[in-house]
Amino acid sequence: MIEIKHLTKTYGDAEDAPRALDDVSLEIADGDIMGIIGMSGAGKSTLVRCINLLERPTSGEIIVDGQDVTGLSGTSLRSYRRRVAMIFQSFGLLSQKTVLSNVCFPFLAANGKVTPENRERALELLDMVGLREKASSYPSQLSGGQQQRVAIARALACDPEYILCDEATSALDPASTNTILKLLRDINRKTGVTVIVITHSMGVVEKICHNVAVLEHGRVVEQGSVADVFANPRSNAAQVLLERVDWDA
Ligand SMILES: Nc1ncnc2c1ncn2[C@@H]1O[C@H](COP(=O)(O)OP(=O)(O)OP(=O)(O)O)[C@@H](O)[C@H]1O
Repeated sequence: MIEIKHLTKTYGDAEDAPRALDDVSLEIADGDIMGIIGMSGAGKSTLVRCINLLERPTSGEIIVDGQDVTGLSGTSLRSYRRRVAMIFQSFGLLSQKTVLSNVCFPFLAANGKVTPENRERALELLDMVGLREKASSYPSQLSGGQQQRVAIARALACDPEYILCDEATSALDPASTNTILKLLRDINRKTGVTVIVITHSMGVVEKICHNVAVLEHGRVVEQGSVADVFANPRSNAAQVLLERVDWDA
């Protein structure tokens, strides 16, 4: 379980620097698919970068399975990062490496080598995302949706407990978006991995998330089950994102 307590992040040291995150508190239960939604600049990417410690919070705590991870460094930081895989909008594949080498990359990064068992596991993961036959292809030979499926296979290589998806489907057409969302939902059901979906699309939240938190100007303005928030959006941000505002008013 991830408990985020009173998290604040300001960029820079100026006393009047705006807060990208302002007293954010959230709980993400094991096995959940949690959506974090907000408009541009709301603080979604900052939150994700704080969760995987690419950014250090200015104050507050991120407690993972009872342990405050905000001060981790060295080997404990590296092993924490292996528990938390990332999927990005831009896929982040290595263009000079084959699909199989990309999926094997986390093994190489962790152990300095890729064993035959690692290669077998990578092929199983490519099977899971329906791309085993593309193992010898290069990323440029794949569609965007296929590249994102490879990125998902790579993310799973370390058997993560959490997958953070930062606008993972924003660059994809509707059909590829659905394929990726279904894949993430199936992986969540099969493996129990917790999925955190950062998006500005209520459609994405509606399709796969169980719970959702709405961010606005760095603050959580609403959170709850997707069914409740969709049925009765209370915050202005949720109403705008759900297009329930009257533009002529
Ligand atoms: N490295 C940085 N240095 C200074 N300010 C930053 C930095 N990164 C983000 N910010 C600011 O923090 C605020 C939140 O940005 P963030 O990227 O987290 O929002 P977001 O919700 O992910 O937006 P988008 O959907 O457009 O990606 C914004 O005001 C942004 O300008």
